[in-house]
Amino acid sequence: TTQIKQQLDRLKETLRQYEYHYHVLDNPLVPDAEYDRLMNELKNLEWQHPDLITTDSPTQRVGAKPLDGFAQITHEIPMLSLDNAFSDDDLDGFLRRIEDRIPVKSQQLEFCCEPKLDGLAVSILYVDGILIQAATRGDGNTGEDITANIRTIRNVPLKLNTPNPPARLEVRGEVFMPQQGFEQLNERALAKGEKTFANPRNAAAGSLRQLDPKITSQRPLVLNAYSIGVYESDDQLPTGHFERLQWLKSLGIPVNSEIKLAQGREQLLAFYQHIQQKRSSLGYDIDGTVLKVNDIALQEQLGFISKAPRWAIAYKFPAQEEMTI
Ligand SMILES: NC(=O)n1nc(-c2ccco2)nc1N
Repeated sequence: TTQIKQQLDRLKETLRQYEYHYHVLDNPLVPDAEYDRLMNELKNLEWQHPDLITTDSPTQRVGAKPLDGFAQITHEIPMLSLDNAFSDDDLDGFLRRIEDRIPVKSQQLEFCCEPKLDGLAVSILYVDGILIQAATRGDGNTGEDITANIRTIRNVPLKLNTPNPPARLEVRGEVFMPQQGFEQLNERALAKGEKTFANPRNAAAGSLRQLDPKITSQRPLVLNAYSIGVYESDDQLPTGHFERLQWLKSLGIPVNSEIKLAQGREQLLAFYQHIQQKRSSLGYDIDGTVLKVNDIALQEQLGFISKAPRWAIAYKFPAQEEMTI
């Protein structure tokens, strides 16, 4: 059966490359029909040789049976919330607090600037490059085991795109539902007399809390990674947060394309205004920006204020009048 194993490995690797180019690089290698054809070829071959099916196969996204409940998972590193800024003065206070603690003028400081995605924070653990477990943020220390549901999200890789993966890598990010998918979901729910969701964030949360992964699998969820938790490897990580996110992307982890490096107060404000102007055309909900000191060593020197990091601030937009549906 080494012949069959080689054929299976080739099919799985090809499908993984197609998924990486489509979902992470936003640059499909083949038309959807070709992807579907190859996926069916793999499904048929695995059907003939069920003993050769591996958990990291692209066919293994949707779990068989619904769960009775969610197990609890304790985060090895707490998942903390962010301190908020609502004005330029608040931002200046954030910059001043940084300058009070490290001998660097904020004008010289590099920041990793990110849109603040309005979804659900999750943690995904890869062991030797294989997706092993996933959890919600929960209260920051313990969350719910949503591994089966996370596996159904099409842009979440089941296997990292590298020949030598880290022993352990915990990816942290936001799972959200794009606006178009949210509207279509509510239309279908209305047509079927089912309950509708008030907003995409609630829809994402409800979809991740489904006990039946087959239902989650039909929901248009998207992951965007924004930080690394546990990391164990012979190789060192890059020393900058932005560079770490680009490294995650090279491993097949989706990272938001609006993320930029900026230096000093003016460039931070320019990023905030740039994203605010783009907000209505992004196609997914955001509620501000997240501005992080880029240098990891400086982040560690700055540490956290009780729950929130001293090295990051969520600069939020003014509340939008909520659409009443
Ligand atoms: N929600 C969101 O988009 N976040 N949240 C963080 C975060 C939370 C704690 C550290 O970083 N970063 C981004 N882009």
